[in-house]
Amino acid sequence: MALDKRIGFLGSGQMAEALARGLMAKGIIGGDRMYCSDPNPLRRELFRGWGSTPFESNLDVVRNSDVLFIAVKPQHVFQLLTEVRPVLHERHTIVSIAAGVTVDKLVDAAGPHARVVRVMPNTPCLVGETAAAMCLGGKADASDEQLVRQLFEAVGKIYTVDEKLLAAVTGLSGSGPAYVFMMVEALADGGVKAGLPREIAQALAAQTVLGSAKMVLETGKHPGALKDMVTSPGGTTIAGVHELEKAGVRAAFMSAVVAATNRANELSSM
Ligand SMILES: NC(=O)C1=CN([C@@H]2O[C@H](COP(=O)(O)OP(=O)(O)OC[C@H]3O[C@@H](n4cnc5c(N)ncnc54)[C@H](OP(=O)(O)O)[C@@H]3O)[C@@H](O)[C@H]2O)C=CC1
Ligand SMILES: O=C(O)[C@@H]1CCC=N1
Repeated sequence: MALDKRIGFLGSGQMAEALARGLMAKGIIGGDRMYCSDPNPLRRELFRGWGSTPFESNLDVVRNSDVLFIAVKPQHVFQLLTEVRPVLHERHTIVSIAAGVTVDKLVDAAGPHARVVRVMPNTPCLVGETAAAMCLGGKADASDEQLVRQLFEAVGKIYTVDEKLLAAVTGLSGSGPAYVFMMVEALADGGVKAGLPREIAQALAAQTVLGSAKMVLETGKHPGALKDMVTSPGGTTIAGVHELEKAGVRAAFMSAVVAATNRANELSSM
């Protein structure tokens, strides 16, 4: 169902594009109800191409919007919110997706009356399959939570968590698409090494990740049990699994999530 709100993107980079495209594809918002700003004219023109109105000034985006996505790099958030603070209004729901920027810092910059929701999404919102988590701050209430839930459920799944868990969410699902893309690329390379044409190898690798993820979600079974279903005694799979175990793949994935979580915590303390 289309949303009865105007959406503004402050910062129109990769994540703003993924969100905007995802929301438009689901019919939640038309380009004509979207506004954006970005110092890069190419980014503004991209948004204009969808019928939305780009502004050079962040203030104009705020004046024209009800929901404000703060989609600049973490180090630019404080300055941006301080700049737009004079034109913030109680109608605004401020949705910051910046990694590591705490609710306290957002409220400090936007003012004590600001309705702030901190969200950690990921790029698959582009295809309606984001994995996101949020927490509320400032004067945000259940209606803001409901609004943000409506937006993100249109493009995937969102959970409300304690703010202290958002760093781990960032390390797992915020950054996670990069790990999975690396895995798809590596699986495809393996297929090519084993003789498959690149196009078929990549399609098989991606479909295998998609199907396996769906099995985890739809059966509710433990991933270990699903792995065992694939692994015939003395068969092919256990030969491959043994190589992954020798290479320390599980530990590598765990370390990746923990390293990214630590980096998110570092960003919070900067
Ligand atoms: N990419 C991802 O997968 C995810 C990103 N995030 C978060 O989303 C935010 C954006 O990330 P991402 O889209 O990857 O980054 P990008 O660098 O692609 O986008 C940020 C955009 O904001 C522009 N910008 C810089 N300063 C301002 C300003 N004062 N006013 C308006 N626009 C400005 C930048 O322009 P310029 O480049 O010229 O500086 C750039 O185009 C980050 O805070 C990140 O932590 C969260 C989850 C996932
Ligand atoms: O790499 C980053 O910092 C951002 C946050 C999560 C995904 N991308």
